[in-house]
Amino acid sequence: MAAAPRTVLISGCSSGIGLELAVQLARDPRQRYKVVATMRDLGKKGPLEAAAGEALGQTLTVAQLDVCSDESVAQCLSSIQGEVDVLVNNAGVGLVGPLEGISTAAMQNVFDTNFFGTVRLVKAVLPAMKRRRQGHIVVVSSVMGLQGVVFNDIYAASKFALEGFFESLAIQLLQFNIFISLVEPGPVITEFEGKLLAQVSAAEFPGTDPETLCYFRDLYLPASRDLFRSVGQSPQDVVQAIVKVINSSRPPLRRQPNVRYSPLTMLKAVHPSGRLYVLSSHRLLFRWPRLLNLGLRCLACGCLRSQVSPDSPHP
Ligand SMILES: NC(=O)C1=CN([C@@H]2O[C@H](COP(=O)(O)OP(=O)(O)OC[C@H]3O[C@@H](n4cnc5c(N)ncnc54)[C@H](OP(=O)(O)O)[C@@H]3O)[C@@H](O)[C@H]2O)C=CC1
Ligand SMILES: CC1=C(/C=C/C(C)=C/C=C/C(C)=C/C=O)C(C)(C)CCC1
Repeated sequence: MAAAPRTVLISGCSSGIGLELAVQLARDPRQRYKVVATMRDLGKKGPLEAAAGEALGQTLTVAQLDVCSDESVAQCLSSIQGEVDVLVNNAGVGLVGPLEGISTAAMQNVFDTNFFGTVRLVKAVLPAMKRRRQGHIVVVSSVMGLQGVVFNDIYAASKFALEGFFESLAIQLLQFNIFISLVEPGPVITEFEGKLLAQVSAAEFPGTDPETLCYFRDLYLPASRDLFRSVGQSPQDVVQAIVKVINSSRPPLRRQPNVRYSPLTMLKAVHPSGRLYVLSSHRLLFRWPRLLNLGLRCLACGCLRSQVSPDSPHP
């Protein structure tokens, strides 16, 4: 007899990875999932519903959920029939630019969404998962949860915070048969990059000195654009990795879906002092832009691909 479908709650399904994941799970030919696809603004549900097609109302329901609001989280969870088996914390926002020109309110918004939004949702589902001694919490983290990237100080800090939080929680939760999986994508071609560029073009970064502004606009932004073009993944690629994690009998604590990006994360992994990664990032961006360009082309063609697979199982 086929197992009962698992209820999967996903945050941030109005676009990108969340939308793609909700649709793929809901359209599973074996109907293994009941998807609760959530978003903070239901006015944006059109693309999700169109992509879901016949799954809408069958294996997929759409619900309002703002991860920054206790009331919204409580209301959403109370509207769900049955229990959440798998929680996917996907909702997130980016922030890029010179630190001196970014307001504290903008920084707090990133932490409220990426970190406290996730913590809020986890706190709300945890009691039922513990009672049932069953559950899986998946988190869309980032390569920036593993290593800092110039001019992404606050965003990277929010993802590092998630990594520390969930690595700590994973130990306790094993005792309750609840698994944690941090999925760490590199650049993904979604609305994420466009939203960042829109933020940047509207921002003046007051209080930032001209030299720093020039590094940001003339060195970082073109390098970042080239990186998205050379090793950017489709949301479908990331979703494939998430689905694999969800279906694993021993879910991994960490999974990096982008092997073409892994030479960059290896720079930190092979030299725990951090010196190799910081120095080479600095040299590539500030001193050897031509080498950076060549390196990105090599990453794109796969000739620098690391043979090390970060896809190892839980302890
Ligand atoms: N794209 C990339 O290069 C990478 C992205 N990531 C991570 O992937 C995740 C998904 O991003 P991606 O699909 O790329 O980008 P999108 O911008 O397409 O999707 C982000 C989603 O998060 C939602 N969201 C933002 N704030 C809230 C909130 N307060 N409550 C509920 N939902 C919210 C957005 O909703 P709304 O439409 O209302 O704003 C949107 O649905 C994020 O956590 C991001 O950090 C990780 C690595 C790389
Ligand atoms: C590492 C690195 C760079 C940029 C990396 C970027 C821009 C990564 C973006 C990752 C994203 C978008 C993650 C989202 O969560 C530079 C500046 C090219 C210099 C060389 C080293």
